Amino acid sequence: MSKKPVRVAVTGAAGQIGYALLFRIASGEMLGKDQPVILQLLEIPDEKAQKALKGVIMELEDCAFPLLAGVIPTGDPLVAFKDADYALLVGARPRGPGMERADLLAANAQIFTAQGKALDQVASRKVKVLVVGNPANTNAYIAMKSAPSLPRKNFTAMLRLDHNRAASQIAAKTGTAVGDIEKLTVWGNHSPTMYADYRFATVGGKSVKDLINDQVWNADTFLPTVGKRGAAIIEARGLSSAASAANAAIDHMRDWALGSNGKWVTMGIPSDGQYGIPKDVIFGFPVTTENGEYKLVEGLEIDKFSQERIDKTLKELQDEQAGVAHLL
Ligand SMILES: NC(=O)C1=CN([C@@H]2O[C@H](COP(=O)(O)OP(=O)(O)OC[C@H]3O[C@@H](n4cnc5c(N)ncnc54)[C@H](O)[C@@H]3O)[C@@H](O)[C@H]2O)C=CC1
Ligand SMILES: O=C([O-])CC(=O)C(=O)O
Repeated sequence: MSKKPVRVAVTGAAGQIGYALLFRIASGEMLGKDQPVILQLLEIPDEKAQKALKGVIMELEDCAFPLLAGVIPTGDPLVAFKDADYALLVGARPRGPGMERADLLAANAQIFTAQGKALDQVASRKVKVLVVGNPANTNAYIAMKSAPSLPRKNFTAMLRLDHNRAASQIAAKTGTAVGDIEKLTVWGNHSPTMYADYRFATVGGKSVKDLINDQVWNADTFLPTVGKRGAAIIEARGLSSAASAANAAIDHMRDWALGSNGKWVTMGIPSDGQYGIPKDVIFGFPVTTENGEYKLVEGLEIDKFSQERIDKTLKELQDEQAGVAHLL
């Protein structure tokens, strides 16, 4: 017997990430090839955005996806999040050349307060929320704080693009296949302060750190390349990453929903105090996922270099939190 459809809310559905994301969700790449979905698509209640959304829906219809059990376009968060099982909060203003993601804080904080409240009111109590819109960690924090009746653990931010970028750089450096890299993680904020950490990583069972054996490359090439990749893409494309961001969102949600089979993945999750990160800070951590739950990988040794990096990205997150405290 076929499964009951689940409700997937996507905000910013007519934007560039939305365009790279919806078709993959509807084809079953996110929740499985046997899981029907109802897409609940939020765009700003503006004529141009709603018209663009209609166009995207026409294309969804023209794909004749067997798993697409319904599409609900709306300009109202209370409609978009009604009984939502999954919510991908993509809609926000993206940055342009010369801006840092933190510059978007004020512009986007109000969106995530309103959407957190709407999720609180109408979403499934089990809703899995992924915040993609930047600054993603702090926006997830705002949404979580605005939704006090939902479990904190339901709110996550996207660090998976950073994780995937790091894996790709390591595969190129070591001449190995990206799919063979395991136990990689990215600590902290989705910003240039993030700390992509390959000290525990393996490829084909061998230590990545030993294979690379070059701390200067780590500090001076690898970390800046991964940390500034988003800016490099804006510089090259004139627009921020969209297909790779949508791909990372699919990876994040798929692993959360269907399990990572023991593999480490990186998710931005609310801290419970592990690794000295204060409670509630939405921080990139290594996790494994199983049965719809994520579990933090605990007990990893943090050396001096790593601690300095973690302190730096934590400080940035705490400064961002202080900047939005008056809104919460
Ligand atoms: N966490 C990550 O790794 C990444 C995050 N991003 C972020 O994702 C966000 C979206 O990027 P793009 O799709 O490229 O931008 P875009 O500008 O192409 O699309 C954003 C869409 O959101 C809509 N929107 C704005 N406010 C909204 C609201 N309150 N409710 C519903 N929809 C709303 C806009 O009308 C627009 O259609 C940006 O904040 C960007 O910085 C982008 C890449 C990676
Ligand atoms: O850099 C940006 O503004 C978009 C983004 O978050 C990324 O590509 O990592």
